[in-house]
Amino acid sequence: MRDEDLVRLALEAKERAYAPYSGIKVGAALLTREGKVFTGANVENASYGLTLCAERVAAVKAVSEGMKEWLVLAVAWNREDFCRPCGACRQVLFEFAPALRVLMANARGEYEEEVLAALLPSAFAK
Ligand SMILES: O=c1ccn([C@H]2C[C@H](O)[C@@H](CO)O2)c(=O)[nH]1
Ligand SMILES: [Zn+2]
Repeated sequence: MRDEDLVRLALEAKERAYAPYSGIKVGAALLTREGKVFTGANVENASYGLTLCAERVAAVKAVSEGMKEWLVLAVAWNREDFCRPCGACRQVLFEFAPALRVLMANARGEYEEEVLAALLPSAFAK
């Protein structure tokens, strides 16, 4: 799958966000070594702290389907600047894929790329 296609899937996934509180719709698309893509969207809650990030939704979908080797993650949102995973998502992603390529996109599908290990320097790791 081309990087641009993965970004497109993240942009589509953000439309399935449940974000009535912040209005920030985030989508993620995670490409596994098997060539399968798991998407995710943020799911908010009236108890704000229970909100689930799009990236972690995609990550736990993949793990729970038995796919823990990941190549590329695209993350996108409904804003003009590039969407960058929060610290909690970086840590959860790092558990399985420190070398993950992360494509961080804006609402227009433009993106910048960084390797996860560079986004989480000196990570806590087992
Ligand atoms: O890495 C992140 C950070 C935030 N959000 C979502 C959660 C919340 O619904 C909204 C505002 O924080 O953005 C994500 O989906 N991923
Ligand atoms: Zn997050």
